[in-house]
Amino acid sequence: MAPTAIEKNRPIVICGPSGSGKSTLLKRLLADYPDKFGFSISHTTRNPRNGEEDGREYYFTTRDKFEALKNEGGFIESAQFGGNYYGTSVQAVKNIAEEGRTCILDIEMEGVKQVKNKDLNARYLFLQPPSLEILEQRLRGRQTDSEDAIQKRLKQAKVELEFSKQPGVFERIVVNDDLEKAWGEFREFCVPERKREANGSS
Ligand SMILES: Nc1ncnc2c1ncn2[C@@H]1O[C@H](COP(=O)(O)OP(=O)(O)OP(=O)(O)O)[C@@H](O)[C@H]1O
Repeated sequence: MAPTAIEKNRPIVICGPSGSGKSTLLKRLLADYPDKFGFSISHTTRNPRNGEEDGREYYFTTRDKFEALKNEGGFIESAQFGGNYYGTSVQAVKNIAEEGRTCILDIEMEGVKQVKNKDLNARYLFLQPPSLEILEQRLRGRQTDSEDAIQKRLKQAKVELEFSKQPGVFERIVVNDDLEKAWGEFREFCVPERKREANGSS
C-alpha cells in the first residue's frame, strides 16, 4: 500500500527549555530549506481582522464547532485567551504533510505528551542547553526577559531536563554547546543526508 502523507512526511517535534536555542536553529533551518518545512495553522474562535484569510493566518471557526472538534479529540492542544479559543488541530498538522512538507511543532513538554497521544507519527528532538549556568547566561544575554521571567524559565528548564531523560520520549537529544556543531546535528535530524542528496524530492 502506498504510504500516507503523514507516513512520508513525518512531523518533527522540537522541544527544549526556553533559551536552549530552538528559534535560532529553526530560523536557520527555514532559511536553508524554505520549501521543505511548514508550521500548522491554528484554529480560533475570534473574528478575522482586516486582511486575514481563513486557512492562512488561522482557521476561523465558531465556538460550537470548536467545542465539537475538541470533544472528538481533534485538537493536540487548545487554550482560551481573552474569551476566545485557540488550538492546534490534528488535521492542521496532517494538512502540512499533504502539501508535501514536514510540519515543525515547536512545543513545550505538555504539548509533547499530547502529540504522543495522537496518530501523528511524529519524530521528537530535544534541544539541551550545555548547563543551567550557560542557559541562564543566554537568557540574560538575549535581553528579552525580566528577572522574574528568567527565574521562572530556569525553574521550568529543570523540569524539562528531567522529562527529557525519560527513556523513549525523545529520539534525539542535541546539546547546544557549540552552535555550528549543534546546527550540524539538528540539520541531520531534520533533513537526513539521503534526502539532502535527493534534493528534497524523496
Ligand atoms: N550555541 C550557542 N552559543 C551561544 N549562544 C547561543 C547558542 N544558541 C543560541 N544562543 C543564544 O541564546 C539565546 C537563546 O536562544 P533562542 O532565543 O534561540 O532560544 P529558544 O529556545 O528559542 O527560547 P524560547 O523558547 O524562549 O523562544 C539567544 O540570544 C541566542 O542567540
